[in-house]
Amino acid sequence: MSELEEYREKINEIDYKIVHLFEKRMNFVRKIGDYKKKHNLPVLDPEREKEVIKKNISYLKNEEYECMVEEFFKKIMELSKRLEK
Ligand SMILES: C=C(O[C@@H]1C=C(C(=O)O)C=C[C@H]1O)C(=O)O
Repeated sequence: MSELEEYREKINEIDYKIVHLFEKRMNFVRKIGDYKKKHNLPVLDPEREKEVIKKNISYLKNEEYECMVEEFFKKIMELSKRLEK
């Protein structure tokens, strides 16, 4: 296996985990959406979104990725809100 193939194999393994975790997250988002509908709560919770971004940035070892993690979670939360509607 070439070096390139080896790295891509690693990425494939990581992507597999990401998709599994993404699916798990979305299943809980769906439950939150149902709860909010039942209790007449708005889909958007800006304070919670700030907390999600802050918390996840704090898990980083390399601060170079801060902006990317912020963008990544903003996109995930955008998809979550679409699912909740
Ligand atoms: C899932 C929720 O709904 C929305 C989506 C969020 C998310 O994907 O983490 C966070 C806040 C809300 O704007 C929630 O309120 O927890």
